[in-house]
Amino acid sequence: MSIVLSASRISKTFSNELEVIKPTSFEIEKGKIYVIEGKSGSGKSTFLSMLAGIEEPTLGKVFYRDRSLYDLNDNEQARIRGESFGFVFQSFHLIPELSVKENIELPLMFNQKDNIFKTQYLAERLEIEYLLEKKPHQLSGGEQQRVAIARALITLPEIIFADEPTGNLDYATTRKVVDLLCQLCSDYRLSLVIVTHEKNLIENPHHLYTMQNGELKVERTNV
Ligand SMILES: Nc1ncnc2c1ncn2[C@@H]1O[C@H](COP(=O)(O)OP(=O)(O)OP(=O)(O)O)[C@@H](O)[C@H]1O
Repeated sequence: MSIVLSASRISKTFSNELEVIKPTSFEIEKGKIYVIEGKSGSGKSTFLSMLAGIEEPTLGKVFYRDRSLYDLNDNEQARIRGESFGFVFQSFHLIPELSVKENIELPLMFNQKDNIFKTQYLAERLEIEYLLEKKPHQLSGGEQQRVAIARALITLPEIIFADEPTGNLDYATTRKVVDLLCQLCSDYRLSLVIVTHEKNLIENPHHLYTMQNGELKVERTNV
């Protein structure tokens, strides 16, 4: 079993002193898909952000390949986030002034790895090759999210973190985006962690959890 990232009893308390995430341990294995379902405000985004090197836990540690993520200096943390993690958000976060191609290739500016995807290949896999010269505002929501997925994958990261990636999409588009994302992760043995309020977003993830009031519960394991 190859563990890429592990969290050891991480918890989060904001300044209002409410413990938003109770102490939780978690492991991400290479090539596996993790879904965390939960209602709005249950703590999903906070938990994902702690795993992804964005939000430091109040207590506990996150290890990326045996390196304690938040004990590294800012440059080292940024390098891991830039090269080994990919991010997909509900609201796409594309830069309006840049073309689709430039948006997809943006993470390469901060990347020193050689082993990366070719833009053209990802664009074909995600069925957006005819959009490369367009600007984000000329695209539908589903197209924009497929661009955001290409951008998340371009550095060939080890883990994709997705926060409500289909929250703005209709049912048919959601299915298409999720299926493409899962297929790419499976083909390249990337790990995928998705948080969502949608039940059954992915039919058969390897691990399904629910988040309730900051407590993570195992719902189903299928490995
Ligand atoms: N920076 C912050 N300061 C104080 N409280 C916060 C902060 N960020 C989040 N919270 C609180 O933590 C709780 C969990 O928020 P979080 O965004 O993680 O939930 P969520 O399950 O992702 O919700 P949603 O699905 O609506 O995004 C909420 O009660 C929220 O108000």
